[in-house]
Amino acid sequence: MEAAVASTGSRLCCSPNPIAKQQRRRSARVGFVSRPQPRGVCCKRSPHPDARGYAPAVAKGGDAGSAGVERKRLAVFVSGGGSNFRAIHEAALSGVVIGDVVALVTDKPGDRDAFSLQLFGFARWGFDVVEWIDAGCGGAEHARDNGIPVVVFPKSKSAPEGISADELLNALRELRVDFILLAGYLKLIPIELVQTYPKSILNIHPSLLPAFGGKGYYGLKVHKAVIASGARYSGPTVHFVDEHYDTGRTLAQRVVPVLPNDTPEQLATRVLHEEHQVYVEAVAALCEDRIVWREDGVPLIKSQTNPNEYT
Ligand SMILES: Nc1nc2c(c(=O)[nH]1)N[C@@H](CN(C=O)c1ccc(C(=O)N[C@@H](CCC(=O)O)C(=O)O)cc1)CN2
Ligand SMILES: NCC(=O)N[C@@H]1O[C@H](COP(=O)([O-])[O-])[C@@H](O)[C@H]1O
Repeated sequence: MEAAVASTGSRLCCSPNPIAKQQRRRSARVGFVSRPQPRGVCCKRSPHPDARGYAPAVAKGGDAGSAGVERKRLAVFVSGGGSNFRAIHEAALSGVVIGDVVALVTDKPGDRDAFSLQLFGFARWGFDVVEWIDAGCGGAEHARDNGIPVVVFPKSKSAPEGISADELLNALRELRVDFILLAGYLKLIPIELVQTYPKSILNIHPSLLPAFGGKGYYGLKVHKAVIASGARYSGPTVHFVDEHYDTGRTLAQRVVPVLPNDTPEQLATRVLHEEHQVYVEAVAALCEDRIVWREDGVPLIKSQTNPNEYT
């Protein structure tokens, strides 16, 4: 669908690419054993009695959001504390985001030393669920506490239970994931995933890209570089993901001041506060199909209230 935006005269088209989605749906019939849990997926027995194997309780608004928009299925990728993941999950549960988080993907399922494997009488009762009680990455912990499947990707020495890129693609197809949201995930997303989910993978980065982005720029390293540069402003960037670190199209940004005596931790806290808001706004727009692509390839967010207003 295309529409002209009077102010710029550019032509716009909507995303995501429906053809790719159709392809994904066709391939969704590709078999994927969901019982017993696929390798690399570990679920805590959900505290929610009505929670199914992988679909957490649907937020209010039932199967379709109040606006009649089909609820989108989201996979969030995390490596650390997971505060952006929690902000997105809470927005989905409250109805701000017309979507459901159906998987948490992490390269850091937990510090294996902190793991205490709890076998609840499996030999006697034949249960096949293993409960991991761990002090793992904050995102994985929140996911387990909320009955969201945790998928470990990629496989590594510290996460031998991890799965391959192909297995991850199968898991995402089986879970009928529409969008992938990177939220403090520190590994390069492989090109197979980028190509399977065109215009459907977002990332949040804690600087005003293209400044202070790319390999080596993550976490406090970003804020240290910003302060050392003498920049007077910083802020988060939400962007679409391509095959390289932080070079995808910018979708949204927020600006915060860099104060003369800022420590990296103080700047990180100021930026993170804005991240939680701008990422939720961007994900809400993505789930409501309010992302439009300008003729020059720049994605814009159509206002929820004024269809002629874009940011
Ligand atoms: N294909 C893509 N994958 C990822 C992107 C992306 O834009 N395209 N964004 C990153 C997130 N990110 C910045 O926003 C980022 C994360 C990590 C690194 C980095 O240098 N990582 C180190 C490894 C760190 C670790 O394992 O602890 C490295 O690769 O050497 C840079 C930017 C997520 N993936
Ligand atoms: N380059 C990637 C990067 O540095 N991402 C950053 O990691 C933090 C994760 O926090 P969270 O786990 O609390 O959401 C966030 O500040 C995010 O922008």
